[in-house]
Amino acid sequence: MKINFFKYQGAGNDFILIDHTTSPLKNIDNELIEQLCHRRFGIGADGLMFITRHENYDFEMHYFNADGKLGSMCGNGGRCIVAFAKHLGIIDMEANFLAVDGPHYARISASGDWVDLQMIDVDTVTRDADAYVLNTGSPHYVIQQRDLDGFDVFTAGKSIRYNATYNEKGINVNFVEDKGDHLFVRTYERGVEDETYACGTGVTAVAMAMAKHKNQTGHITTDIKVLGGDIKIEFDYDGHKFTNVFLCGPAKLVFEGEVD
Ligand SMILES: N[C@H](CCC[C@H](N)C(=O)O)C(=O)O
Repeated sequence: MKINFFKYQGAGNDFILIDHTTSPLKNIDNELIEQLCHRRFGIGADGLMFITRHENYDFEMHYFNADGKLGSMCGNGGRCIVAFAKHLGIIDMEANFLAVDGPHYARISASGDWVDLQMIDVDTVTRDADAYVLNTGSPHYVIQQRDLDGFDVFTAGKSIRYNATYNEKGINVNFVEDKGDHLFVRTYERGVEDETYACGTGVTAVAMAMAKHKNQTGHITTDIKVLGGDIKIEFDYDGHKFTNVFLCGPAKLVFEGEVD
């Protein structure tokens, strides 16, 4: 069985994309997805997505984590699938698509490799000691960390993700260092069970948590640096609810291929 795939990356968060209407992969095989995402035995990726057609939207996004299991919302994946939909000719410069957390609007830059993706509104942010916990389509834990460059994100992130509070459902763990004109963020991702180069729902959660932490309100733009590049987050915050949330960043086709 030959599977035609496209490899995309958004700030180093990398994905295998498959057009499910033309793919022979009709029944979802979670073990096969895990194998395709494996960096030594497969193509290698943080996740895999299927694009399918939808009656009421431009398309539907189906996201699986590298462990082969269905994931919650993936922000960088969402930006990459918009670029993929344009590549397939399904959309032009804008998209309205359906994902696991509901409908999303997105727009593509004139250059074609920068996507602004609207994310869900958020009105619930809780505390876990010094950390902020919120759901931006996926569940996130946000904690400030000094000297983040040399910090052991894998060990610290993993111990939080598997502690008594989060063990069962899992959580994505984001460490943030305020650098003044930008935030530096590193993330341990559930479902990948490793640090990734970027996490879109994660940096969205970080920007919100930091706005709340600093008591900022109004229209807020946050520049964020992650291991794989630069991302910008925009939203309105009235002190209770985050609305008009946009995750803006690169989404690039790396290569196209076929696997047996
Ligand atoms: N990398 C993704 C997050 C994937 C979510 C996944 N790790 C889960 O919690 O199911 C992003 O850019 O938002």
